Amino acid sequence: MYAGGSAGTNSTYRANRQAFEKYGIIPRMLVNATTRSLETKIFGVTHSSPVFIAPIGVQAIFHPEAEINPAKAAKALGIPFILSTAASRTIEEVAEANGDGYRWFQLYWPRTNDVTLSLLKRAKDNNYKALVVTLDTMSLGWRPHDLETAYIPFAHGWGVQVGKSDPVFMARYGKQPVTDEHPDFPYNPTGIDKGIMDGDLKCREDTFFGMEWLKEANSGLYRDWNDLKFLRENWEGPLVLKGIQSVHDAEKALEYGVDGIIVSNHGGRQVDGAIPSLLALEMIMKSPKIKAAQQSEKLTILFDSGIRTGSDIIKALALGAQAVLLGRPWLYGSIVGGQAGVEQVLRHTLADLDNTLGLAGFTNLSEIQGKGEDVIVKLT
Ligand SMILES: Cc1cc2nc3c(=O)[nH]c(=O)nc-3n(C[C@H](O)[C@H](O)[C@H](O)COP(=O)(O)O)c2cc1C
Repeated sequence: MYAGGSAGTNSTYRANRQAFEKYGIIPRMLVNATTRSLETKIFGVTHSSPVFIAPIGVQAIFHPEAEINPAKAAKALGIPFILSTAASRTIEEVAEANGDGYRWFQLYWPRTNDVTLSLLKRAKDNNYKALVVTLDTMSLGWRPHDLETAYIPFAHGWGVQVGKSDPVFMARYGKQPVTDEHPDFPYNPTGIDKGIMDGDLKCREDTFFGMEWLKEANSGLYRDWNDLKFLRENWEGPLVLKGIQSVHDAEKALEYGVDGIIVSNHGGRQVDGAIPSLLALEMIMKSPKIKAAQQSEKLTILFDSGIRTGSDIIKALALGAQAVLLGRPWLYGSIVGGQAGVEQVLRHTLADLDNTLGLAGFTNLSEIQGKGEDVIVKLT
């Protein structure tokens, strides 16, 4: 439920999928597509495909090996991996599992600058090459599935391991236990959870129930564009904003000097009724400023929310994305089959992409990326 559920009536989740069905690929015949390449260059690094592993937190609730599964699978298949701040393993453990694989770190921006700086340092020291700042999750979305079951994994002590293992955090709050066996832990089926179920807004906004250490370990504050300067000044590598859904914000991102954006609505888990992510991509790519910035390599554009098949990837690329993040599909692979399950989902996705690309008469991604109506058409 926690993985599959989205905000509200799942309307945005469904819209994400339906948006792909509103486009059709136009296949070309008598093209020799025997030799094909899925190679993709992002921030100067060439990858064997345009697929990244999306950051997904709290994986210990799904599989005992948690984030280790996708980290190892990513390394085995040469796929870039993005680690969430809401992970249930530490930055260091996951880096070790990912070895000399290629990885990024996704930041849920802590409340204080010293903890933030410490996370950035740990990410850099452990070879996470880019920083992805997720902007759409300053509190959790209104998710009826989780409200009905009164389920917030963080309130059980899961998904706060990156924060809790931080030396600056530890110096301030002391070592905190990994599970909900803490004597002060607020989890109580008839108390706090009832507050959540009753829609107690104070309780939801203050997700961590007044426990300062828990808030610091993993909790967002509303920020503004000027706050980004702090990250820009303190992170040398590429800075990428995740959760962009409007032309306005994409152009602002450019103005504030970020290197990339991920057009995403968090798989429909945050704003119920938000527009499908593919439509957001289409709107953003109509901006001449964004298009020019992409062409001059000033701004890199990635996409997620709803990617399930090879043809979905072709459509997102044709609309202007340079790479995509795969989310729930690999998580389901991990739940069912651990590392092997993640690998199988990734292999199938790439094989489907490669096969569909060839059958549609293309040999490499430069023939489709940003090519719009040469490749796809909107169905009426
Ligand atoms: C269970 C779950 C946990 C997630 N956790 C995070 C997270 O910690 N950080 C983040 O930036 N995005 C998180 N996401 C969003 C994904 O990165 C991605 O945007 C989303 O899964 C895309 O939608 P799709 O999986 O339906 O294609 C999470 C998504 C799911 C399903």
